[in-house]
Amino acid sequence: MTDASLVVTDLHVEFSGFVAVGGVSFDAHPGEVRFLIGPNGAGKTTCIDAITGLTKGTGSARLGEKELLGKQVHKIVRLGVGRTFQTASVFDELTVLQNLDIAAGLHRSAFSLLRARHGIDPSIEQALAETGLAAELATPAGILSHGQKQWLEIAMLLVQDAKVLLLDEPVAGMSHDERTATGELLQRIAAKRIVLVVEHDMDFMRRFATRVTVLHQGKVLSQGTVAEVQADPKVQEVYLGTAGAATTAAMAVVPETVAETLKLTED
Ligand SMILES: Nc1ncnc2c1ncn2[C@@H]1O[C@H](COP(=O)(O)OP(=O)(O)OP(=O)(O)O)[C@@H](O)[C@H]1O
Repeated sequence: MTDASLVVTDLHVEFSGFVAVGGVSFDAHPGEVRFLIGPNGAGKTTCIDAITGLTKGTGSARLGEKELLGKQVHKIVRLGVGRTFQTASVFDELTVLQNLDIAAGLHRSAFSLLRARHGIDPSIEQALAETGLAAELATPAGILSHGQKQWLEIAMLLVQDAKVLLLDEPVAGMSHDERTATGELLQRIAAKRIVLVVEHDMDFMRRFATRVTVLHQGKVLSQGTVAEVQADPKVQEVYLGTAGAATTAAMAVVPETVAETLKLTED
C-alpha cells in the first residue's frame, strides 16, 4: 500500500545501438488502473524491464523519493516493485498455498516462517480472498486454469506487499469471464497500489483503463483517458496504417467507431 507515485522521466534503453525506448515519460498513481499499449515492438516490455532492473536504462524511474534505475533487481523488489511476465511463473508442482508461502517468505523472519507452518498467514488469507483463490488452497498450481495462474501470480505479489504491480499482458489467453474477473481484481487492488498494465487487448483496455500511454517505436505517441487516446489521429494512424490516415479526420468525430476498429484490429 502506498501514497507514492511512479514517475518515469526520459527513459532510454538501447540494445547494441538499437534504441528500443527513446525518451519515454509517464507516471502512475495509486487509485488508477494505468495502461501501457502500443503495437508489437513498441517498447512496452522493455520499459517494465528497465523499471524492474532487468534491463539497463538511463533517465529516471522514481517511486516516491526513491530512484529505481541503477539499482539491482532484488533491491527494487524490496522497495515494493513487483511484476508478472507474459508467461505465468508459478511452481506447477506446488499447491497454491505453498506458492504463496514461498512468496511471503521473502520478507519473513525464521520465527514467522516456523509459525506459518501451523496456520495460514493473514497476508496470504487476504491475498486469497482478494484474488478469489480461497477455494483452490490445496490445488497444485499446474492444474489451475490459465486465468487462475495469473491470479496466483498477482496474489504472490500481494503477499509480498508490493506497492507497484507491473503486469505484462495479464489477460492474454483468458476467457471473456476471466478477463472481466481480472479487470475487477485490478480495480480492487489499484485502490491502494500502483497498477500498470501492458496489454494488447483493446476491449479490456477500454473497459478497465483509467489512463493510457500509447507507445510507438520506443516513444510516447499519445497519453490520456481512453476517450482522449481513441480520438487521437496519431493513434488511429498507427493502429490503422497509413491507408487509414485519410479517413482519420472523419473517424475522430466518431470515437465509438474508432474504438470498434481498434478492437477489431488488435483482437
Ligand atoms: N534483449 C534484447 N536485445 C535486442 N533487442 C531487443 C531486446 N529486447 C527487446 N528488443 C527489441 O526492442 C524493441 C522493443 O521490444 P519490446 O519487447 O519492449 O516491445 P513490446 O512493445 O513489449 O512488444 P510486444 O507487444 O510484441 O511484446 C523490439 O524491436 C525488440 O525486438
